[in-house]
Formats: sequence, C-alpha cells, structure tokens
Amino acid sequence: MSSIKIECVLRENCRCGESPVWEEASSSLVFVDIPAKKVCRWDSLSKRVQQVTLDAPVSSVALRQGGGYVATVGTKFCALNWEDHSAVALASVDEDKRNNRFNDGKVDPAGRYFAGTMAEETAPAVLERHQGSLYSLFPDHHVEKYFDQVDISNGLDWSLDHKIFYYIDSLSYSVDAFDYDLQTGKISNRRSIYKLEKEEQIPDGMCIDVEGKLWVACYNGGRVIRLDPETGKRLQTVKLPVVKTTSCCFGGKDYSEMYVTCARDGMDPEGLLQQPEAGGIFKITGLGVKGIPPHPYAG
Ligand SMILES: O=C(O)[C@H](O)[C@@H](O)[C@H](O)[C@H](O)CO
Ligand SMILES: [Zn+2]
Repeated sequence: MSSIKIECVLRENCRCGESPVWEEASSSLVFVDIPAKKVCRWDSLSKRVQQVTLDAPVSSVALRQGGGYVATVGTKFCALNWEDHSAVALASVDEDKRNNRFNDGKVDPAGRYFAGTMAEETAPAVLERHQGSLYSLFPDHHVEKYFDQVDISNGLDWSLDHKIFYYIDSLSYSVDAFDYDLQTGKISNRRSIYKLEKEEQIPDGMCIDVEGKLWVACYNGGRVIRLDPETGKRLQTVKLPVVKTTSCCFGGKDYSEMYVTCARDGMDPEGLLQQPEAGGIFKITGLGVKGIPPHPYAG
C-alpha cells in the first residue's frame, strides 16, 4: 500500500500560484504567480528559484518545442525568453474587453495552446460574470475561439486517447467533458461529468493521470480530488494544510510525484497565521499513480 506524504517544498508566498508544469530537461517545476506578474522556475535538485517578472498578470505557462516557454500574459499569448526575460506577443484576444485577462492554459497533445479568459476579480471569485471565452493558439499563431459566456476559465486536460477534452468553468462547480478532434482541434457535445460537493468548494486547475483519472484542485477546499470521468464518481480525496489550493500537475522521477500550487490572496491575518505555508509549492508522494509529461507548444 502507498503511504501518502505531503510536504511544502518551497515557501514562495505566492499571491496566487498557478499553472504548475514539470520540465523534465531541468528537473524543475515551472509555475506562475498571477497577480505578482511572475513566472517562476524551481530547480528540484538545487532547490533554487529563478523568476521573470512581466508587465501584466501572467496566468499560465507552458513548455515550447525547441526550448523556452509560452505564457498567457494579460490578454496575450506570448513567447517567453528565459535568458533575456523578454515576452513577445504572438496573438491577442478579448481586445474589446478592457477588464479581462487570461486565466488557466495548457497545451493539447497536438501542440495547440488552449487558454480561457475571465473578468479581473475584485476579490477571489468576485467578478463580472460571463465575460470570459475559451481560445487556442495554433502552432501557426492563429487563434480559434470556442465559446464565450465563461465566468472563470480554469482547469483543462485531454483524455489519454485524445478523444475527450476536459474543462472547468469554476463558477459552474462542474467538471465538463467535450468530444475532441485532435486533427482539427474542434470540440463538441459538452456535458458535465462531476458536480462538486459543497465542502469541495470551487473547482480550479486539473490534470490527468496514467489511468485516465482526473485530479482537480479545489480552491477554498484545501484538497485535490481524483475523479473517474467514466463513472462520474470521486475516487479519492487528498487534503492539504492550505485552503486555497489552485492547481496540480505530476512531475519528478517518472512523473510519480504531484505538485500543487495555492494562493495567499483572500486570506485574513488569522488564516495566514494558521497556514504559514499558504502560497507555497507542495509535493505529494506515495499516491501510487503516475502522471504524463506535459505537451510542448508546437509553434
Ligand atoms: O487561480 C485561478 O484560476 C484564478 O485566477 C483565481 O483567482 C482563483 O482560482 C479563483 O478566485 C477561484 O475561483
Ligand atoms: Zn486556476
């Protein structure tokens, strides 16, 4: 039997840590702190952190084929050069919506960078409703829009056979699935596969494991939950010592460890005293299941 261990590996005090991505080549975890406008890279061997500060909220980061990264910055898809700290816009969205920004994003198995938008929050989960949309940046840098009316565009991933796209609009309190056409990048036939229970709070980031089960970070729920998308049942709950858990990914040796990001913003002084590791990076070992490597952006 596996015995689960949870450890804060980096006390980073992120205001809103998000978008953890394992970079195998450097044995590092790359992630963002959205309101701090930072992309961070934690080297799991040296335990050192490097960071790049940008000029707008950076809501997701992904690996890029051929090296470097792509990131969603404000309402732009950008290429990120780690060496000279520059971000070059590849495409822009929601130009008519001045109060919008990108939120979570991830690359599909064919190398398209999917990311959705939302209105900027006045407080966590407090924002003008239905302002967001879901987009993807194709390898040739053109953008496709899938749908609008999104509240908080969040977790996303694809089934192991690439035939299903999983997606979370946080304020729907639902994990949804679409049929996915990997050839064209088109989605269809939206349905809900899991509705969160009250104590699970708000669904945020998510990732898939090698058994095709989904792991969802529950914002304000202080946990990650494992779901069977075929039966719609929750299989497992792993609680963390911080309440504002935002996202998760697999990484480490053979993708056998899970990394979880979380937020400090929205916590009162008492909560911060009780949860001094809020905003840190957590590593969960002993889950007994592995993840899959992240897909790099192909453009
Ligand atoms: O991390 C994100 O996805 C959002 O940008 C955050 O602000 C919170 O998750 C949100 O407030 C909870 O719904
Ligand atoms: Zn999120």
